[in-house]
Amino acid sequence: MSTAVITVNAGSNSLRLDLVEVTDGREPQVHDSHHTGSSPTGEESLGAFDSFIDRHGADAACLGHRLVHGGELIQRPREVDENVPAQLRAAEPLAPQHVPAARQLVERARDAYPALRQIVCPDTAFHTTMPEQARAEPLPRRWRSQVRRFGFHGLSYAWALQRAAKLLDRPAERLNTVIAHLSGGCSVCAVRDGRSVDTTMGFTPHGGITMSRRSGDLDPGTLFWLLRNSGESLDEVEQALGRESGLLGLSDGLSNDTRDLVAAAERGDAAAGYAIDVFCRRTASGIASMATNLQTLDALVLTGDIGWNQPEVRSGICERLGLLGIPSRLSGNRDDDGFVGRVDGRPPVIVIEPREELQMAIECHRALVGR
Ligand SMILES: Nc1ncnc2c1ncn2[C@@H]1O[C@H](COP(=O)(O)OP(=O)(O)O)[C@@H](O)[C@H]1O
Ligand SMILES: CC(=O)OP(=O)(O)O
Ligand SMILES: [Mg+2]
Repeated sequence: MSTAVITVNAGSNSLRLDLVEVTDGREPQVHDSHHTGSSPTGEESLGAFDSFIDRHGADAACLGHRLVHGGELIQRPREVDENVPAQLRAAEPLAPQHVPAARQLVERARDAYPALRQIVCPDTAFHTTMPEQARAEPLPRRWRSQVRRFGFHGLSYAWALQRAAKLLDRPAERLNTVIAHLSGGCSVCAVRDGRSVDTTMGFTPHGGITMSRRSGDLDPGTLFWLLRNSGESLDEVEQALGRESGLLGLSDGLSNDTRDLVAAAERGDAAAGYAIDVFCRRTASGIASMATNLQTLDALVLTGDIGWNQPEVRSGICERLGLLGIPSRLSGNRDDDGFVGRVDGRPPVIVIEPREELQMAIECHRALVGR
């Protein structure tokens, strides 16, 4: 049984479109891809979206959308019906850089191609296995039912987990691992017996470890201080923490991309070196904190664009994790998923290429065939 899926990944800075074929018992195959380097609802991306569907819509069983935040209402892959747009609207305030774009694309496809089925695949679904204590924020009861930890990057984690299980030759259900997804957005997840039990990014995509443009966790007093004393409005503060912080802010505006920062640091640029250092330190701290959820660590798994293709950052992270037994001498980039650090008797370090589109297509296939 085989299903062709057009996958749509509306990121904060780009739109990725892929045509993926999923066949039972085989690796999913990508037949066509298009990646825009601009806003997913800008003119370029919308044009690319329409022409991709024009080209492939007739062959595809459905459109599969990555949904960064499903809120309380969408917690597993779900076929778009007349209720879904309103449910997406309800989730928008929880991820305003991501969900509005996904909703606009869902509505655009519904209006232009009413016969094409659509499925939204929430990133938050992977974390519905987190225990109540990991979901809780230490707040008064009146807020706790709404302000709780959801977790993100679930499509990436689900893919990386299956790949790591194959490489370790163990069933995923028996794996105890920490996975770091390091890309535009960054987070770390603790996986016990193949299930998410904790993660660093909780209520919204602003939280957790330092990201390419987002600050990640701050002392909450920082927000009050900024709002009272910075002279900037709430919207300006939100914009600065969401788009001008992280690697970009730490490098004084030089770049949000570790490839530029590593090159600049090698040329002696102090701000670039400093940004990379803070990033590695915060990521290592997130990994160590997630490891407290586990009794044993079968592997440290690194994924996302940075985890996959930035060896200097991988080394900067792993050299801080000696206490967990993580090897500090790592090999460079690989062409395929596999080991970059392996010392007998210690948890190996594995890199996995991020393939959210393949995971999305697999989830759509399962939803359509009723599994
Ligand atoms: N080493 C790297 N390789 C690729 N992208 C990187 C790297 N370091 C930082 N980035 C940033 O990550 C972003 C890609 O992450 P992604 O989450 O896919 O983007 P989006 O926010 O559009 O979803 C790019 O905008 C890029 O600037
Ligand atoms: C949730 C999140 O951070 O997503 P992205 O990495 O696509 O920005
Ligand atoms: Mg992304």
